[in-house]
This record gives sequence, structure tokens and C-alpha cells, in this order.
Amino acid sequence: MTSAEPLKVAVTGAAGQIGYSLLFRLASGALAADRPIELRLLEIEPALKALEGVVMELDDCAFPLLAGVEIGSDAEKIFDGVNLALLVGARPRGPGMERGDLLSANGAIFTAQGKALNAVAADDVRIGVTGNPANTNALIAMTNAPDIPRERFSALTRLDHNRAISQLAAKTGAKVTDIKKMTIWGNHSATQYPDLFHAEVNGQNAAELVGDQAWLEGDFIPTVAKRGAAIIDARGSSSAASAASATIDAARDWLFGSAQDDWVSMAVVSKGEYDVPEGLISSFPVTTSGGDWSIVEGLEIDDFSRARIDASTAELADERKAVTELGLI
Ligand SMILES: NC(=O)c1ccc[n+]([C@@H]2O[C@H](COP(=O)([O-])OP(=O)(O)OC[C@H]3O[C@@H](n4cnc5c(N)ncnc54)[C@H](O)[C@@H]3O)[C@@H](O)[C@H]2O)c1
Ligand SMILES: O=C(O)C[C@H](O)C(=O)O
Repeated sequence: MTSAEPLKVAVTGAAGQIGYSLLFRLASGALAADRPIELRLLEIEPALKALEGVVMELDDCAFPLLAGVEIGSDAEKIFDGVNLALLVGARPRGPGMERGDLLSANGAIFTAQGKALNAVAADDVRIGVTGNPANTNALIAMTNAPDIPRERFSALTRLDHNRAISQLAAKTGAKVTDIKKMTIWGNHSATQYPDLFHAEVNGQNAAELVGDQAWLEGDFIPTVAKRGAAIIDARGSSSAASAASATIDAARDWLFGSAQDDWVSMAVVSKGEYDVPEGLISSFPVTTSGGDWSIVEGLEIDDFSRARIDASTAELADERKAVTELGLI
């Protein structure tokens, strides 16, 4: 496709909270500043009226880059020819729930959407899953789309990555732009492992600079891993604007490339890297270029990190077992 052609971007759950932030940023050029965009918005039938209202608002912004908007509840129509599918639509958790509690409620959405993408998406499609439990939903969609290369599926851990950068910046007094090579390993859940041992602050190793293992274990890791729950407690509903922002960060870097001197966190299918069981969609440090990601290899993993990566990937293996038993994959 030539760069003058609109990028066709599907968003599911478009009438939801995240959708309300995401659509306006997509349409205003946050994904591709010089490329027209066509939005394909999928919702369940009862939410289509609300979605019509959101489309009126999109119209009213007169966004120069917005080349068209289509809405509907038929996934095969909405996904037809899409270059990017952002799968956001799923029920959020409430207070006291873990994201894994949503497996049976949300899993079935991703079998149907995986099949529809398999049937009608563009050959170059990339699929980013934000709806929770994101890693296992991405696994379900990937397994139900056998003709789409497995590398085209990713689950969102960029929000966790951004949260970790923000916490480290606050601790060290650095700017967020001074922080590089942050990594989130594992599941987008409370078992995730935000890793400071490879992160850098102005080129200096972050764990050494902080020099405070008690803060790292007792403050930094739980604050990042439980941030979603803290926001639910404070706001009464789950993170939305920050989730939309991270969804765009992740898609932009995937499609158009990440910085040469840095890496980002993406949950992608494992080929056994860092002893993460093959076939799980687990978060890794990745670089991106030309629409492809590659896992940063060769990092030394000490016993502390190993135990945390293993705990989170064990949870992912349990989730895979659960959705296998539910007949979703
Ligand atoms: N990975 C992350 O970092 C991250 C961050 C925040 C939220 N989330 C998750 O994103 C999801 C959406 O959150 P939200 O706050 O926007 O929720 P929301 O309830 O406000 O919106 C979800 C929307 O999805 C729609 N939907 C339900 N089933 C659908 C289907 N089959 N097809 C299309 N649309 C469908 C609903 O009608 C609703 O409008 C939740 O699962 C939430 O937990 C993930
Ligand atoms: O925590 C949640 O349930 C929502 C989201 O996954 C988040 O991390 O904010």
C-alpha cells in the first residue's frame, strides 16, 4: 500500500471508556502524524447508538487526517481489509477482582474475532490486544486465526512499561526521557515483573543507581504490578486514558519502529526465549523495525529475576490450560 492510502484501523469496544480516549487520539494523528486514517469501529448491538454519538463527536472535530469512519456489530464487515486491529472490547474487572477472573467472560469474544480477522483482514494486519486478560485473549485470537502469522499478535504491556518508567523517574529525579531499556516480563497481571536490572537512567544501570533492594522489592515492583487495581479503587473504574495512550504508543512503535538506543515491552509469542514456554504470549523486551518486533536476546537473568519471570509465565501457562479446558483454543 502507498503511504497516501488511509491506514485502516479497527477498534473494538469503541463505545467504551478506552474507546472514548483512543478514537480521538488516533484521528488526530497520534499514531501516524502524516497518514490519513480510516476507523472501523466494532461494538455489540446495544452499544451502537452510543457509538453513533461518539462518531458525531469525531465528525465535529473536523480532523484533517480522518478519512472515514464505519461502525457496526459484524466483525467480518468491520475487519475487512484492516491493517491494524486494536482489540479493546471486553469487560473490565471491578474492585476485588484479578484480571484472570475475566477469562470465561471475555475469552469467547476473542475466538470469534480471531476467526473474523483470519477471514478478512489485510495481508499486512497487526493485532494488538488491550482487553483483559490481555495475554491470554491474544493467545485465543492467535490460535483462532491460523492463517495469520503468529508474530502479528501482541498483548498490551506498554501501560505497565510506562508506569515503571514513571515510578523510576519519580524515585531518581530523572526525566522520563532519561530512562531507557525498561522491561516488563510475563503477564499483564499482578505477577508481572518490572525489571530494573537492565534499565538505564542517563546511561547508568537503574538498579545500581537506586541501590535500594528494599524499595525495588517492596515498593517499585508492587506499585507497578498493582497500579491497575489502585486506579480502580481511586476512580471507581479502570484506567482508560492511560490505557488508550499506551495502546497508541505500542501500535506506533510496532508499525513505524522504536528508538535505536532503547527497547520497549510487548507481550508476544514465545519461541522459548529466556526459557518462557513456547507458544505463550508473554511480555519481553523488544525492538521494532519495519513493522516487525524482535526480542532483545542475551540479557543476563539472575536468580531474583528468574524466580519472578518463572512465576508470571507459570500463571500464563495456567491461563492457557484454563482456556483449553473451556474449549476456546
Ligand atoms: N492491557 C491493559 O493495559 C489494559 C488497561 C486498561 C483496561 N484494559 C482492559 O480493556 C478492556 C476495555 O476497558 P474499558 O474500560 O474500555 O471497558 P468498557 O466496559 O468501558 O468498554 C468495553 C466495551 O467493549 C464492548 N464490547 C463488549 N463485547 C464486545 C464484542 N464482542 N465486540 C465489540 N465490543 C464489545 C462493550 O459494549 C463496551 O462498550 C477491559 O477488559 C479492561 O480490563 C486493559
Ligand atoms: O487493572 C485493570 O483491570 C485494568 C488495566 O489492566 C490496568 O492495568 O489498568
